[in-house]
Amino acid sequence: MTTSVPGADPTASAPTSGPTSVAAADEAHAVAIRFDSVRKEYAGSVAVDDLSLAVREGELLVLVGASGCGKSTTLRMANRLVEPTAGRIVLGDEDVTDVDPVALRRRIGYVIQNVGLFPHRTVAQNVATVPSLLGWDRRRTRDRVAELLTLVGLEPARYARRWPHELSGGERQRVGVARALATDPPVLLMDEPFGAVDPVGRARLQQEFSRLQRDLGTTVMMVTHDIDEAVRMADRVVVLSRGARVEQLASPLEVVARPATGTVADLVGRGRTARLLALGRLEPTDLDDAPRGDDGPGPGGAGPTVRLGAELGDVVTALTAAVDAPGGTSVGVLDESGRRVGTASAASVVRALHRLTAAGGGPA
Ligand SMILES: Nc1ncnc2c1ncn2[C@@H]1O[C@H](COP(=O)(O)OP(=O)(O)OP(=O)(O)O)[C@@H](O)[C@H]1O
Repeated sequence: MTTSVPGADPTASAPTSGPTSVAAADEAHAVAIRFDSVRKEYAGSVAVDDLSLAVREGELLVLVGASGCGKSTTLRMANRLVEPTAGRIVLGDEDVTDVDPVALRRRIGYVIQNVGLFPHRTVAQNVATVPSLLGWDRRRTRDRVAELLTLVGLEPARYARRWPHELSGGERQRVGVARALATDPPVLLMDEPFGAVDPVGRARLQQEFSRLQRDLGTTVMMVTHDIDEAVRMADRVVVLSRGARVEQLASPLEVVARPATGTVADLVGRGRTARLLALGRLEPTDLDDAPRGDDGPGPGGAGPTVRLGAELGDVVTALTAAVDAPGGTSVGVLDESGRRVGTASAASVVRALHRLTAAGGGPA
């Protein structure tokens, strides 16, 4: 049984529903990890109540929620750093409780805040941790280490022989990611991976990591308490409340545009419009008018232009630039082939925001 909640995803049990048959609900996507009615109690207190969740193969799924809501516990149950009190966690087609925990952790990468690099091992030795445990020969290990350091943006010749204390926080975090990817694990768990990095370095790491993840096709389950980080990086966001209760599981745009519950609305709350401008895109129905010759903004006309599908934030920037140009309350809009298809004004942006936030409207 699944109760219909605006913006809810069928791969999670909705807040008002009972346990959902997750396997049946996510037929369209291959599932990498599945939590089936999972519960974790600590000495009588419930950290995770009854979690059902399917992480799709190749996606970057971000768990976000208030402190203490059970995010880390959920993550740590996937690699058996924490054992569930009840329920099942299935990796591929194996129940994780049937897999030896040490073997399991070699199959699942794990990155935490402050990384936990071994201080008395060089960068190269840190990255080579699991390959060494697996008995890879020296040449294979050395080649892989060089490949991984390059992948995370650390030139091997400069970094391989350094010690962890000779690195910046961001560089250490990159080594942590390289170490976790060493054996190309199908699944990577990340707990506040960029939490200790300064805001500028953090934004760059987020961007680079998202690109890396897409290129490698690794399934990633990541925990953060930062909603901006969540919506910037995720393919899908899971908003959790106390007891790891799923408030909403949906695309970043969906979560920001149409919060399913009050808890999600509170989390998205301040700065929601800015987030919508970053995530929403200009569509034909937002435009002011149909094509009207070469007299208006656009090629052959005065003033800046934007493309259909542009980020709404970029439309606002173009409108701001147009203010002082002749007839400057709108900008020309071009399609993919550069043909002008109409104009956009501030009213277009407002229309787009209405479209995105209207119940049931807009792209998911
Ligand atoms: N080892 C433990 N023993 C007892 N209680 C624990 C233990 N680990 C976590 N808890 C409790 O379980 C609940 C969930 O903790 P968890 O660390 O999973 O939350 P979180 O959402 O990751 O929080 P944060 O964002 O602050 O890291 C909290 O109430 C916490 O106090």
